[in-house]
Amino acid sequence: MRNVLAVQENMVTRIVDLRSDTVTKPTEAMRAAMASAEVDDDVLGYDPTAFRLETEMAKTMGKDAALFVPSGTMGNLISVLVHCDVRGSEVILGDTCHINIFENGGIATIGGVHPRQVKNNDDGTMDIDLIEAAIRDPMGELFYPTTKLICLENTHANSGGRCLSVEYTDRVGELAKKHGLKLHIDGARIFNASVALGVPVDRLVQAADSVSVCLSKGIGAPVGSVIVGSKNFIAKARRLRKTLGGGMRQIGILCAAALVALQENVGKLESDHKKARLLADGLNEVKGLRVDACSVETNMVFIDIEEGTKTRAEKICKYMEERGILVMQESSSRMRVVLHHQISASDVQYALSCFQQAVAVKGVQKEMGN
Ligand SMILES: Cc1ncc(COP(=O)(O)O)c(C=O)c1O
Ligand SMILES: C[C@@H](O)[C@H](N)C(=O)O
Repeated sequence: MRNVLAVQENMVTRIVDLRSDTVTKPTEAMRAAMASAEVDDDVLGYDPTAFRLETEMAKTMGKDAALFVPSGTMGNLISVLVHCDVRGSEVILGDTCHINIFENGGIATIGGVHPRQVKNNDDGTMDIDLIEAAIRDPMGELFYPTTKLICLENTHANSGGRCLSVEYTDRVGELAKKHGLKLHIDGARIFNASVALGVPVDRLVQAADSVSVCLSKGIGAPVGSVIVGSKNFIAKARRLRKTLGGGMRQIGILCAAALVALQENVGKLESDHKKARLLADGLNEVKGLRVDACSVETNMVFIDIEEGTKTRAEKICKYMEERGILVMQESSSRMRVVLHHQISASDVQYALSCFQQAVAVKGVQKEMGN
């Protein structure tokens, strides 16, 4: 994992951090709001600023209640564990979704919940018929875990930030209801999906029983997520948050920044998407690199090194890092960049020129047809 300190050691003054949209720094307005936030003990009662954020988020997402949690990982864990409240429950989820890949298997190790993986398509969806086929037959209860929950992820990070349509989400919701199941959406970047699709966020998640929304991603808050759902769901979630050590005291300091972020940054997401498309189009002009431009729907760009190009992702990432540009390496032949509100159009042009140089370095070009 590249870090800013390593870049600074190279005496690079300009840092363009494209590793993730989690890297944004709080703005001056966020810092001012943090410094002056009205706070109280959120475990013994309600922190007033946390209450304001939770009230605003419940309304925005079209749900009855909301709860601030320290991270998206905890938001997903709590949501799954509230729905799957009996050990040996099973959740149907995508094989490349974040809950399945990047959350340490917490639903199983902590909650005793069995993950039932269904193949994610390139667009982040799971075939509806495969979801239905994965639902356990209650008649087989002697052998099978009990299916309780279906999880979707919108946007889908490992598909490159692809958006799940409202029509698809509604169909999965209908399927869940038909089988007496609940639907959770990992909505770490749900605002990106809403903006890209032009669908109001409350409509996009209407079919879901719960949603985990990251404030710390494209929205640009320094910390935190919010889970939304019914009053009964959130009451159970609040208790589980405490069990997991997520009940924090004067969290208004963090929630104040999130309130500013919601005001300042939702409107900037379309610009993040435009910068991603600009970068993707520019990268496709670089001999040796390839981007599936159709898959760039929001703020993420996966960059593949073309067959025959004599370099590897770690070499390109190192070359970029030496010039102050931080890129996430996904594999020996794949890199990821994520745009956010603290990346400017000139940063995009600078990154493009450095990618061009990285691959144009002598001997790196394809052996044939240089
Ligand atoms: C799709 C998705 N869900 C959940 C998370 C987890 O969020 P956090 O890093 O705040 O735990 C992430 C990562 O940032 C993510 O990309
Ligand atoms: C790396 C992953 O956990 C994080 N959610 C990101 O997209 O940056």
